[in-house]
Amino acid sequence: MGIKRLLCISPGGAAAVHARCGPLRDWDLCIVGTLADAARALHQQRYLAGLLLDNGGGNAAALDVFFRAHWRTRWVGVFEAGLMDNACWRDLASDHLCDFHTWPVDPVLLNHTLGHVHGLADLRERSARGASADSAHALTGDSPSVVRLRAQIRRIASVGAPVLIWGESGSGKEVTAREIHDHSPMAAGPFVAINCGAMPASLIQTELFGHERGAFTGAAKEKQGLIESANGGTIFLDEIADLPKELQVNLLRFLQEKTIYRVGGTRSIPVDARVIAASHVDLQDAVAHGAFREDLYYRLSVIPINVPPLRERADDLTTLAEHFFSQYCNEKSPQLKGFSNRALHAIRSHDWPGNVRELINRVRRAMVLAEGELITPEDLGLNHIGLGPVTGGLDTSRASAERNVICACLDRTGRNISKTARELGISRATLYRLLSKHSIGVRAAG
Ligand SMILES: Nc1ncnc2c1ncn2[C@@H]1O[C@H](COP(=O)(O)OP(=O)(O)OP(=O)(O)O)[C@@H](O)[C@H]1O
Repeated sequence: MGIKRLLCISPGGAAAVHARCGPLRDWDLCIVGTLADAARALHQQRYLAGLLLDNGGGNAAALDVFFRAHWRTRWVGVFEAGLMDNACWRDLASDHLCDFHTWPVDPVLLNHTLGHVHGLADLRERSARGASADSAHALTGDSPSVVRLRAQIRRIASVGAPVLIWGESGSGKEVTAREIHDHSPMAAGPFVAINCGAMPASLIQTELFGHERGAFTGAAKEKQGLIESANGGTIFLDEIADLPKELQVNLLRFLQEKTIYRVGGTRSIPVDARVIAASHVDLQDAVAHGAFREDLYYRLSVIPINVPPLRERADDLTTLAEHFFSQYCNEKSPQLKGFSNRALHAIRSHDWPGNVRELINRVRRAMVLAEGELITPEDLGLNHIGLGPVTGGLDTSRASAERNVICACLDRTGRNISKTARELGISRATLYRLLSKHSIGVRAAG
């Protein structure tokens, strides 16, 4: 295992770390005494995990600001036991920490927690970045169904048989096909994706199979078709149910004989390409209704794969949202740091009928629209979510609406008290009273 770097914020310096936490031998430690030094260290070096040792003199508001700015690092805290009786510190811990211990700390348990947090952070980061240069196309996620899907992909990648991928629109069928290609012996060859539904019927035959010179008026030159251009690689036929029936027979011939005929041609051209087809409609239904050839269906579905809809991968939502946040970070304003807890809650509560594509669109839109430091449910267009059924009468609903409006405004203003009070049209004193009433933690000065 490589070096595990740990940033340790200890107001008592290195001596306090060694005296109170025991040996942290597994770690390449950087010990700093103040949040300003910690920020400098994080500016120079990426730390997956951080440890905050609070000796009772910490400022929750300053820590809140610091953690918001450095949310990519996963934090563990050690506090005085009584601190969690205070709502501000409870909010701070639940908003920003992966785990916390109380003094006196058990060094074995602390090492165990740090190892766990670092390991998970490493996994998340690798998964979020796709762990490779082609992360933009990688199948991100670690929910049980995606782990299963990935294992299935690895198993079938080495077999040359046709694959039929079924899944709702935007769920990741093309990403799955690419992963199969990338792990197959044909990985060095081309991956040619064709959307059968997007091509005009009049063009689809020449696009797929090419044509010889003089095949029809205007065919001044011979043209290689897309299937031919996939020679040595993989051909991905998306929305296969939309392939006109008269062309289904040509595709069947290609699958059986591994050769094609260009339009207007008489010579058979050998093409060595793996075929992966995908559909969001049930092809067996299409067969039953006579819209799809049964023999072609059986040829294509030698290995069937199912890509689960996003709503069945709840565990992936946060990972995917953060993955797309990183992927499109050049489109955001510099002050935007990530997602508010309310936004993550809204993401987890939405049904995602448009699947991953909808998530990408909402995250990108939010990154452009967000005015504060954190993305809000409003930025995502998911502000209707989380209100839930009215359960506690008018007073409870009013209080909950009041809390939601204040939280949204705090997110927008980067938790700045003066700005928030101004936007809400109330005095700072009233805002402080409401913050305390709703147990909302923020920095004290603004
Ligand atoms: N697990 C995933 N990790 C990262 N990105 C993903 C994942 N699943 C889907 N995407 C992204 O979501 C978008 C839609 O995915 P994809 O095109 O593979 O869906 P599809 O099921 O083929 O959609 P359609 O049925 O509309 O053709 C793409 O931008 C893709 O990169």
